[in-house]
Amino acid sequence: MSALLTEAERNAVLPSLGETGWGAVEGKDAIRKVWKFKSFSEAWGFMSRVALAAEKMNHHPEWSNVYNVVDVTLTTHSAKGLTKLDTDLAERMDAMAGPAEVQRDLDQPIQCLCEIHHAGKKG
Ligand SMILES: C[C@H](O)[C@H](O)[C@H]1CNC2=NC(N)=NC(=O)C2=N1
Repeated sequence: MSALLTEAERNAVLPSLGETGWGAVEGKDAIRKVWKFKSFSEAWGFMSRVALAAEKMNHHPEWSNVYNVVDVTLTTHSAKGLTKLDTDLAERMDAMAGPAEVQRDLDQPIQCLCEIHHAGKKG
């Protein structure tokens, strides 16, 4: 079983993940990132690539998808917190996401392209 990251390991790896848009999750030892792709097809392509990698690692993201948005939380359930598996998967996801937009302010509402397109249209 993978062990929880030590303070030193966190200090070594989390700042660079933070720069790419991974953020802390309140009340949970986990990291979260929200990607906004140009289309559902790009979002699903990313999720497909990640799913194959996750299955090979036997380490799986908590995630949701709304049209072009993919919202990911990484934590290790067996360890009840962050382990090297999470930071390794985070780095692999960053490499697989390509140049997609990242929503850095996770306190702001997360709007998919369809919400933006349909805003203002009534009925
Ligand atoms: C049975 C299986 O090996 C385990 O449940 C794996 C699967 N994927 C997992 N993924 C994550 N994120 N945490 C786990 O503890 C975990 N455990």
